[in-house]
Amino acid sequence: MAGTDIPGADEYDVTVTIDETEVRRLLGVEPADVDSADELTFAKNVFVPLTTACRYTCTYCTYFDAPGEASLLSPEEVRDILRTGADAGCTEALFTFGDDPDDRYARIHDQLADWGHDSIHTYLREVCDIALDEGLLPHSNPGDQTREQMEVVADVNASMGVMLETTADVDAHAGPRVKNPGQRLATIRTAGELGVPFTTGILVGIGEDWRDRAESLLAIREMHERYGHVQEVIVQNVVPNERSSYDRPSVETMRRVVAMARACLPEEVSVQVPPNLSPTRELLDCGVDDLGGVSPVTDDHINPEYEWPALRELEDIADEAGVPLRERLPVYRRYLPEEVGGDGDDQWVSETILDAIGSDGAAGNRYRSVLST
Ligand SMILES: O=c1nc2n(C[C@H](O)[C@H](O)[C@H](O)CO)c3cc(O)ccc3cc-2c(=O)[nH]1
Ligand SMILES: C[C@H]1O[C@@H](n2cnc3c(N)ncnc32)[C@H](O)[C@@H]1O
Ligand code: MET
Ligand code: SF4
Repeated sequence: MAGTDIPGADEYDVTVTIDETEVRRLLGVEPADVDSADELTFAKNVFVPLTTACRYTCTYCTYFDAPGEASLLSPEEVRDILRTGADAGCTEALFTFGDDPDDRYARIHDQLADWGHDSIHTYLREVCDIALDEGLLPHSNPGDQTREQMEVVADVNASMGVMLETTADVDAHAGPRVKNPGQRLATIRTAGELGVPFTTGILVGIGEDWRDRAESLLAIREMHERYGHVQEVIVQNVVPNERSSYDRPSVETMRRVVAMARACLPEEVSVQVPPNLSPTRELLDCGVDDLGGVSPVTDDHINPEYEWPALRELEDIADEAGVPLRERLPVYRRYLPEEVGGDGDDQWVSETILDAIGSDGAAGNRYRSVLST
């Protein structure tokens, strides 16, 4: 079957060839069919919600605010948050915020103009520089990006991300301004073309069916086969919040989807579940090997009702699974050269990021000590 079945694929000129035999194989995968990981990794991050303005209105999301309510964190506010994170030993500055926030929100546009910017991306570049200056490696997920937008920020990020969510046409993305699977795949493809180490994933329980899950994972795999840039795939279960009442997928469902992800993706691509949202302990034997970014200092601003577990709890989780817990950077080792402690061959990250990791002083020492464990 051709990828033209994916909504928006034609419009964004994305070709994904979904192999029917592979779909069927994945639909038959059981947790017992996959191996458990031999370690569990996580990153320590500080979450910087640059703005709650967003061009979309996903029905599962409690993050976005209406025009009029949303504003932009100032460079000073951003620096304060980052400093708290650096002081707490974080290595990652997570910039995740509404998709194209300057699109419909006059106030965001005005704030950007006041600070000398004509787009959110040039502002994002400025705050990524602040993060590097404060001793943190940026990982930005600004939602969908054009090639021009991503080019503005690629060299000041250690890695970037966007959730595919799903290749299906679901009601959760219905309405006048919606996420479009073709556009999201185009964003993932752009990252590959630009050589940006990338995080993506699927959101489970938003109206997609089993076949959609298999197709979504296969589409991600195809992008990775083409470019080699997918470092991890998040298998995230939807959670209810004050705005929406989506049912959490059952533990049994999550066990099967995680196993399906593991059986679909090549070994080097990590399978991540968020420990604040998922029934993590019950997923560990289904191939999970990463717990994502966990923050000792900030909330998960996207799902603020769900607190981050403490480091102690992550250790318990790993103990229970009988595997070591290892801290990692926001960029995986295989994308970093040996000279800074990675095990990669090709040049993936920019000189700016390499210089930060290789630098003298507290931040560089901290990055290299994380890399060497
Ligand atoms: O705290 C969160 N971190 C989220 N992260 C952060 C992620 O756990 C880490 O930043 C990466 O593992 C890199 O270390 C995302 C990153 C992406 O690139 C794409 C999606 C997400 C989703 C979340 C999320 O919902 N909450
Ligand atoms: C950053 C990511 O957070 C996820 N996201 C947004 N809202 C929810 C929710 N209610 N439950 C779980 N994940 C959610 C989306 O997958 C988005 O891409
Ligand atoms: N708005 C972006 C997206 O949905 C970033 C994460 S959600 C706050 O992809
Ligand atoms: S999930 Fe992201 S894109 Fe969707 S409404 Fe929330 S902030 Fe916007």
